[in-house]
Amino acid sequence: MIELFLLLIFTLVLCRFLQIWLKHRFNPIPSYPFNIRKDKNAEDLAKSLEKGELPKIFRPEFFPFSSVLISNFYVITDFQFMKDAFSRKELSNRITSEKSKIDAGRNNKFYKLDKIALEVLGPDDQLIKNGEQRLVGLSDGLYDDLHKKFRNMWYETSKNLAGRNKIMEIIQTSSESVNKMLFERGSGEKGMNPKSVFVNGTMNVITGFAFGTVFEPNNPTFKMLEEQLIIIFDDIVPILLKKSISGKLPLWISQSSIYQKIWKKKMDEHYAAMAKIYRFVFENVVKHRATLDPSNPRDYLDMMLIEADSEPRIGWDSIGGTALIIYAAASDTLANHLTWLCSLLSDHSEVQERMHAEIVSCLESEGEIKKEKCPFTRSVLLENMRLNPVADIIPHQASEDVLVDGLLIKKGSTLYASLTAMMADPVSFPDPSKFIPDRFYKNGEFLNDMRVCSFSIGLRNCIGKQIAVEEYFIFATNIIREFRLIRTAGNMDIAEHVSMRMPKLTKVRFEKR
Ligand code: HEM
Repeated sequence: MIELFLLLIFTLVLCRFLQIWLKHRFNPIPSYPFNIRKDKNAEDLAKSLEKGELPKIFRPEFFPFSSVLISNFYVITDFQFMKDAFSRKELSNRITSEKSKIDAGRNNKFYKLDKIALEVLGPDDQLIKNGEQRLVGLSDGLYDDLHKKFRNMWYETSKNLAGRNKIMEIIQTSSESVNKMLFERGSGEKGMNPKSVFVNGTMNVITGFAFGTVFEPNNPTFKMLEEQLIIIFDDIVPILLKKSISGKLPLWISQSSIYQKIWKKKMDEHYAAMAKIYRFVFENVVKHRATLDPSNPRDYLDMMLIEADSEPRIGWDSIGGTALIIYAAASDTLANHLTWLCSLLSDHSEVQERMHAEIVSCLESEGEIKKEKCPFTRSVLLENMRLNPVADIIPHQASEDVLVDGLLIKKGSTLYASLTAMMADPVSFPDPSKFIPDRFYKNGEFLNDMRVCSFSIGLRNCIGKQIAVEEYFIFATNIIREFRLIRTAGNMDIAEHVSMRMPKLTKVRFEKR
């Protein structure tokens, strides 16, 4: 009897394996190796592109048989495919499921984020009354009416601040402080890695936009934020992985103490950093409420607080999570682009001189640095973004079955687009591994190319794109105008990292002109 029972179990397990294998074997979307480490990933993709053998969409083999185990995770490497896919609302969701929400709720409680909210905001605050919403915010959740509200509030804030010329003022002030720090810390013989200065500058811009404050570089609160963000960034991949896996496992596994213990170390670090950032955000909520004028919102936080008064789906964790993601998205990305730019230009003094001549001539004729008068400089900046991409797409999740380019993407699938592959494609960009400063400069004009898609594309693209483009131009032109960049250490090698493509070691001397 027992033998029969065991035979039955064995047959069932075998049938299940056979079923998975057949599904894998005859899946119309091929599997293909994909290294999670950014340095190796860039190298491998470049080789495959050169040989013309990289599939435009595939199931990644992160490790042997990973595409069998994680069967509905896809990597897109083709620009047109990504454009078609991400113009669909069904493919513009962040990873979200009831199970991942339950896990988020557990973490909020376990790491006492709910207590911090209550302690700082008090029981009568509307955000506390609206309660915990779990994975609802600017960069979380479905592409639905609420997400559109978050995006519209962003555009309204930009319009308001732009109307008062405030954004440019914030960026200019931060740029001046960046140049001051580069001179103080990086004009000596040894030079410096300018990344931390750029993180400081980019964080300042976003603090101005979201909270209406521009900090002095050595402000202790500002330093605390910077330190916590570094921790958040270093842990981002395991955290996203946990979110994704917990959303798929049965609750009795994902909520078990053994499963939680596996992630504990990373979670402890991450949530300790989150708790400090949330406290800063809630203290700002209290300050903002004290002087809030609903007819005249001053910044993004004001906008969200006004909306939350009539929108019960915006709770304390929606505001905390949104602030956190804005900081994370706005600081390291652009800081890395600027670091790559300084590293690249320090190997090309002739390009620096051409940019400098264009900038100075514009200043003499126009009294200020205008984008339309600096076509060569813009070409170099775009070429740096193409050659040295820093981020890929934050994974998107399918909320329905969708056909893209004849391929069925099933409900629940996860899509990740490799911007690194798209911007190294020799069909779009001949000689892709070469730095060609004139690539986007023809007959004295700057020619934009949407295939340089660092900010992604479609309904869920980078909402900070306009701010980032302005910041990138203003920070870069002010640096080139004031300094000669000389390499003192390192090269253009990529660091071992799993979420960001950043320079391994680079030191540049910022010599005052
Ligand atoms: C050069 C700098 C930047 C790069 C390369 C970059 C890139 C990206 C990418 C690739 C995404 C994912 C889009 C997708 O999933 O389809 C994204 C999302 C996002 N970015 Fe940026 N970004 C930059 C700067 C900024 C800045 C300065 C801000 C804020 C001022 C910002 C705010 C955001 C936010 C809030 C999201 C999430 C949007 C959503 O889920 O709807 N980013 N960014």
